[in-house]
Amino acid sequence: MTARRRPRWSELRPLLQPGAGPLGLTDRRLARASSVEDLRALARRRAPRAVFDYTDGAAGRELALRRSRQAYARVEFLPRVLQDVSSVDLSTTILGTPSSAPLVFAPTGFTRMMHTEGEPAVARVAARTGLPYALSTMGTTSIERLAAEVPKGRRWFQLYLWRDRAASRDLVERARESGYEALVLTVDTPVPGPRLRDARNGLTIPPSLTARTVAEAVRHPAWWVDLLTTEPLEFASLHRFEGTVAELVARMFDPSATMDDLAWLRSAWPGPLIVKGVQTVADARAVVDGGADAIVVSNHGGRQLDRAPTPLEILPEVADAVGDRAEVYVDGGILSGSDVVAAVALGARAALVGRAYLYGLMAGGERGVQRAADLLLQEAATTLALLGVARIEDLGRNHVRLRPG
Ligand SMILES: Cc1cc2nc3c(=O)[nH]c(=O)nc-3n(C[C@H](O)[C@H](O)[C@H](O)COP(=O)(O)O)c2cc1C
Ligand SMILES: CCCCC(=O)C(=O)O
Repeated sequence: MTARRRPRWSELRPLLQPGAGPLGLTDRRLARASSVEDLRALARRRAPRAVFDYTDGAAGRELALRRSRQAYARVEFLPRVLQDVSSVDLSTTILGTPSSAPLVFAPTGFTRMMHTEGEPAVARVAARTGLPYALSTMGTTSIERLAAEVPKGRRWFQLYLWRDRAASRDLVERARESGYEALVLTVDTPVPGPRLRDARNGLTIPPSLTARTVAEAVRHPAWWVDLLTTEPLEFASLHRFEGTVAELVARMFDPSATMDDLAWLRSAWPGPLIVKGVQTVADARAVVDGGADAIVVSNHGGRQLDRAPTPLEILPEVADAVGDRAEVYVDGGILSGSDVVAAVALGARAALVGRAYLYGLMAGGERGVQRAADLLLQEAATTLALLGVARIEDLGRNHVRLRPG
């Protein structure tokens, strides 16, 4: 006779979570979401304020984030008619490898704080959908575990340079051993950006038990049940940490990094190297000279330097300057498939999205991420058809014009 196994808390999660599981409420809500903004509204209801604000928020007065979004509103499409768009093809190549669309899931820190399904859920959706996914140094699933849980698909690893270079070297080595395809070096975070919402909310990693968080628990039971029935947060790279995000960055990240570190990384990493956080033409040239195979024109979703350049606005110049030597990607403020099409028309080989999939994750775990991906891809396909372009590879600057700012 086999001993009766006691159920693990995590197995009870579907029963305890209002919305998920038997009632299928989450599924119905997700299906009714007709845009990423709808997913954001669901996320706001489900997640405690500090977690939602960490995700949704940006630095300072959030001017850079607002401008990054508004830039997409300035893009006007110039459709051609009678072009046979009976079938529309979003497929392209990214780093020379086929991708189902010009879209990448950006690296995001502490993803299991948004929903305990976390990084593996996002990576599974990316693999199923045929898109690359970048695990962050600040991810809450280890390099090895993600590779084991989601062996299929394109996995990239995003590196922050630690003060402790030996530890950074170790991360690079682990990513290589676990079969990660590309390394993404993020260069826009020498010091913590001033995230005012986090300071006001008293956000700590992991969230600590205070009068305020207990009050939030009562108002957001699904999120707390989720958190309490899962394993403790694990870090892609850190073993233990408790404190604010700003403290973590100040303590661990190396503000003295230079182009020499890029040269070091270029020699240490044999695969494709992507530099993320490039914000001027001069830097685009410098990092491509330094060996980058691709760059992400990015202001970190407005989360670092407020008043940073607006990625979509500098994209055409950067693509003109280095596009023949490196792939140029863009991110920041992309919330729809139509935004993705605008980015490609203005010179991006691919667009990265962060919050768009995190809103889905917060709203409903893996199914929410899938809903976000489906929405983005459907919207991109519809936009392309209405533009009279059957293949995204044929999209160009002749299909857009910019309204005055
Ligand atoms: C919650 C959150 C966490 C992030 N963490 C990281 C990170 O660990 N490493 C990194 O390079 N970028 C990080 N980013 C920036 C994203 O990779 C990406 O540049 C940004 O989200 C793009 O803007 P969008 O959210 O408007 O799509 C983070 C963004 C968010 C929203
Ligand atoms: C700043 C380091 C934490 C993760 C991150 O990059 C972000 O919150 O934007």
